[in-house]
Amino acid sequence: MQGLIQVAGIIDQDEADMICEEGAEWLGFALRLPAKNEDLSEAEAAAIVKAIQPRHRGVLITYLTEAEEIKEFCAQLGVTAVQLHGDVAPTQLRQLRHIAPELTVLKSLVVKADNIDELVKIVDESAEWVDMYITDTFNPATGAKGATGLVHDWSISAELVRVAPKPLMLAGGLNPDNVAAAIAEVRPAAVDAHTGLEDSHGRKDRQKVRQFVSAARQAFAALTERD
Ligand SMILES: O=C(O)c1ccccc1N[C@@H]1O[C@H](COP(=O)(O)O)[C@@H](O)[C@H]1O
Repeated sequence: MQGLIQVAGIIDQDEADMICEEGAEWLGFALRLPAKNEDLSEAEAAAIVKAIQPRHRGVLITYLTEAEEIKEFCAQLGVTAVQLHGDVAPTQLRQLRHIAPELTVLKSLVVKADNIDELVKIVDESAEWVDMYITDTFNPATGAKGATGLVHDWSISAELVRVAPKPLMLAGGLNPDNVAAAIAEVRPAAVDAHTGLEDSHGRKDRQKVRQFVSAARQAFAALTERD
């Protein structure tokens, strides 16, 4: 999973095709969210996932917290990876691994100003049943935990990369202009962006996706050269 690029918040087939053409590997579909209008229907997401070619992968981004429901929804959509943004209990993560061992599970770590100890505890309690972590930014003004367009203190994500026994995807306010610096500082296995790749109409902009993928690829390559 080293050097992986995800683009989240897929809206329709054209956008999915464009993102694959520009070289991002994983496409994130945000569904069953508590307080956000969804970008597309579940049936539309399933149809796009079905058309994704094997080099790429559809990922469900959701706030669901119950293992059975997560498994069923992933099967309905046809995805083999899920990004869990809710407060999922370790018992549910264990149960999910038990009932859906084929599913790649990403657990979000929502970074606030002063919660590194809490995040390390979540890692300690969940690592056995998680394949990858994703750090994202909390917005104290709205309470939002994802797609905030805000960066967080990258030194916190860098510390989580050091302590977590599983790979980490960095997200939160990434865009073509800051992704290289973010990769150099945090040394994540993967990066993910949503709002930083949008145009003024809320659709992903091809040039921004292209520049983001290019900058991220170069920064990941530089990490390998330095090692
Ligand atoms: O993508 C969404 O719509 C979404 C909704 C709810 C929770 C998480 C969501 N996406 C994740 O948020 C990160 C960061 O977004 P941004 O780049 O700061 O806009 C995004 O990468 C998704 O993984």
